[in-house]
Order: sequence, then C-alpha cells, then structure tokens
Amino acid sequence: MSSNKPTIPDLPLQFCGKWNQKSYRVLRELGRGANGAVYLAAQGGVRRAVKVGAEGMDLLMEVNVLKSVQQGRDARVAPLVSDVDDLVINGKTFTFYAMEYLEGEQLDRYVKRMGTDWVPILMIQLLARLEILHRHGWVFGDLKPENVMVTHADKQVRLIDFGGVTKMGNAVRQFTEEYDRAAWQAGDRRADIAYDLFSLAVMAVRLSADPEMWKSRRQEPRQTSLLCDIIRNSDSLYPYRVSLVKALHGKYASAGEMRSEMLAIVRERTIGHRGKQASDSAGKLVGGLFVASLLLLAGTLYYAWMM
Ligand SMILES: Nc1ncnc2c1ncn2[C@@H]1O[C@H](COP(=O)(O)OP(=O)(O)OP(=O)(O)O)[C@@H](O)[C@H]1O
Repeated sequence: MSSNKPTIPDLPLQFCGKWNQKSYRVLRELGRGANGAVYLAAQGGVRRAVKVGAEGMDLLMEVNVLKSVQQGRDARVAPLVSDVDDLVINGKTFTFYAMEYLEGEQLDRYVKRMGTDWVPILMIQLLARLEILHRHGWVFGDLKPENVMVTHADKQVRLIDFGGVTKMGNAVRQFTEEYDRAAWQAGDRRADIAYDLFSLAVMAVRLSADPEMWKSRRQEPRQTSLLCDIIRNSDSLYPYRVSLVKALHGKYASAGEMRSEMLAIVRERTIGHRGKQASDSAGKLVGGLFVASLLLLAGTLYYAWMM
C-alpha cells in the first residue's frame, strides 16, 4: 500500500556515506517501492544491495529487524546488513543501508521455471524463516512472492523487503490485498502469527494455480472457500490440503507446527515414492525432480534439524 512519502531521487553514480565514509559505485537500480529504492552497488570490490529510504525512521526500523535476525543460525532469514549511513543528494539528507546482494530469483519466477511441485518444499523453508522472525516478536506482514528470493547458490529461500515487518499485536504496517487476511474476510489486520501463515497459504495457492484461472477467479468475491476449492483441485497442493486449510482458518499456533506437519507429508511421500521405485524393475521413474527434490529437502531438513 503506498502513501504520500517524499520521493527518492536517483542515486549518483558514486557516493560516500556521511559518517562511515564507505564509498559506493552504483551499478543499477534493482527496484523501487513504498519505502525506498534499492540499488546494486559495489563497495570495496564486493557487490551490495543498497536501500535508500524516503523516511529515515522507517528504514532504521527495517535495519533493526534485519539485525535482530542475523545472528548465528538465524542468519539465513534475511540479507546481512553491512552498513547504515546517510548520504546527501542535492543538499538533502537520505538514510540508506547496504546489505548482502542475494544472487537469485524471485519466488514466482523460480516456480514458473522449475514447476509447481516445488511449492510445498519452498513453503516449508519459508516457514522456518517465519518461525525465527516470530520468535523475535515480529510479523513479516507483506508476505508475497515478490518479497521472497530463492538464491542460486544454495537454493534457499530468503525474505527481502522488511518494510512491512510489524511488532506482534500492532496493526500490520504494509500489506498487499491479494495476500491480506482482512481482504479475504478471514480476520483482521492485527499482526499475529496466523496473519503470516494465512498469507503463506494464499501464496502457495497463487503459485500453484494456473495463472489464467487465478486471474479469472479474481473477479469473484474474496472468500476462503475459493482458495479451498483451488487447493482441492491442485495436484501439487492436494496432499497438503489439511495444513493449508488450517492456515487459512488460523488454526496454527506457530509456523513451526505447520512446518512439522508439512514436512511429515513430504517424508511420507518421499518414502512412498522410493518404495514404488524399488518395485519398478525398469527403474524408469527415477526423474530429475525426485533426485533434485531430495537434495533440496536435505537442505531443508538440515536447516530444520539444526535449529
Ligand atoms: N538483498 C538483495 N539482494 C538482491 N536483490 C534485492 C535485495 N534487496 C532487494 N532486492 C531487489 O530489489 C527490489 C526492491 O526491493 P524492496 O522490495 O526491498 O524495496 P522496495 O520495493 O523499495 O521496498 P518497499 O516495497 O518496502 O518500499 C526487489 O524486488 C529485489 O528484486
């Protein structure tokens, strides 16, 4: 949701932070939104994503959240912050922060390329990230595919754009109607764990549904029965229907609980699939997806067990 915040001018090709004196060479703009503009820049030979904010306080709140979840095992939740400073453009001071540049793909593009069978696995990874954020007392708020990246190197999901992160119990600061519990008439906009899990379930549906069908059904009133209908008719979501419907109805007390239930289904299906393959003498069913999903699952399980 946009508001009347001051616009951010383009960054100069080269700039230096006012207080920390780190100098940046701007390579290109990555994106622009309600809270600021994000640029790809080089600093000391390392590529960084630099976010410049229209409102210094909003940006500092984002930094605060990012820093609180970047210690030890929690480091994979979000990009690591490397600098927080001010810069002057045309005599006006703007706050910025530099963070790790994540080489990867937006979640929806990744699913489009790899196929919808990956959606449940990616949701399980995302639940691990949300669980950490929730443990720190924050709700992500504006959960949508555009705010999730899948990194090329380790195929792990990471949250980006912490502009909507809200302290538990407050009104959600930023949301997108398509994933918003209140817009679906399924609850209010108070930041609680169930708010994020609701958005995650809508996201799973949105990513798995045929884009044309999703577009056409968007004209219908937003009711969870529509989402349940799509889940029942989706091959990739059907096995996870109980978890997804529970999330849509706010039945989970934690992201960890939902993740455990979904993981149990993946495990069951993986073992079932292996059994089927063993009995298949030609072994022709050994597909790239199965092998690759095991590798990805291994990463997920490793992360799940390490926490
Ligand atoms: N750490 C990062 N690494 C790589 N790309 C990033 C990173 N952070 C942001 N981006 C890219 O920049 C785009 C814009 O980022 P982001 O959504 O955080 O900013 P914004 O749109 O200005 O935020 P907001 O919607 O809160 O105003 C993202 O869609 C993503 O493609």
